[in-house]
Amino acid sequence: MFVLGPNRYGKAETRVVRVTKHGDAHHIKDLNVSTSLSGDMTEVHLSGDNAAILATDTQKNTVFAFAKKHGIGAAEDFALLLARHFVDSQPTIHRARVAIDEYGWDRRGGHSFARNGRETRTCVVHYDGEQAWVVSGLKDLVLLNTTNSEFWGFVRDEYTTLPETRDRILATAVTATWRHSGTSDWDKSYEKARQALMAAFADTYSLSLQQTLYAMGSRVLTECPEIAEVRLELPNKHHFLADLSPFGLDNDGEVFIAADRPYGLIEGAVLREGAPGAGPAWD
Ligand SMILES: O=c1[nH]c(=O)c2[nH]c(=O)[nH]c2[nH]1
Repeated sequence: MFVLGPNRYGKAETRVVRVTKHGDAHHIKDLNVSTSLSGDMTEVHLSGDNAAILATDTQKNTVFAFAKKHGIGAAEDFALLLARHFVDSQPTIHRARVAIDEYGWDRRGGHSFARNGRETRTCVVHYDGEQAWVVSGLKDLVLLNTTNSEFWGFVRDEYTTLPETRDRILATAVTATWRHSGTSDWDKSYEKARQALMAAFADTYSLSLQQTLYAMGSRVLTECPEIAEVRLELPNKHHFLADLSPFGLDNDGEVFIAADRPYGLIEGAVLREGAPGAGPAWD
């Protein structure tokens, strides 16, 4: 005998671009929306009875229809709107997860835009018919310090070759997610958290990327009382000193090889003491 385990289904990566036109002044929102629903899906899997299914095609259509009907403000608000709609309108759907990546555009004129080179803003919303959980974040925020980074005092066993260093480049591409303890001004909260991450990276005299990670997470919690927990994934984008001695040249920390892979991957969470439980926020 077998039993059906946890399952969910939805439409991944619906790319929706919403243009709002106020005369000649146009505004643009560019999202990648993934919806995922779960509920009474036992018969669907066991007997092929599809009566409980809100088709993934319908989920995709809803994204476009809501973009027209309601407009798009903060990604978190659009995600909450969709999640509540799917659960509240369908008796067979009990839980919704809506994840959104947002790409930024810089204005070049009234109706002209250039895709900006900034990080991607992210959010994931869960709704179970009663409560909503909101996780916001960013990915591909590339940061680099040319000094104020050391790495020494680590274990040396028979396989260790890494020399200790008192001065190195520290570089990473930040993936950060943060869990809100309630509703918020999502745009304001995002800018504060983003600034906190960058400021802590720049200000921390680093003895390891792990220490920098904790400083970054702590700074977000200090600056943003509405945030309960921060999770960080920090690839250590190694920069190795190039050996220029074959050319009779010295290299006192001026020319580096930017290595691609492998890379160190430092991951960790920083939580506010006594923060409310995460529920399904991270699922
Ligand atoms: O900041 C670092 N943390 C590590 O754990 C580590 N390991 C390594 O090889 N280099 C580094 N750098």
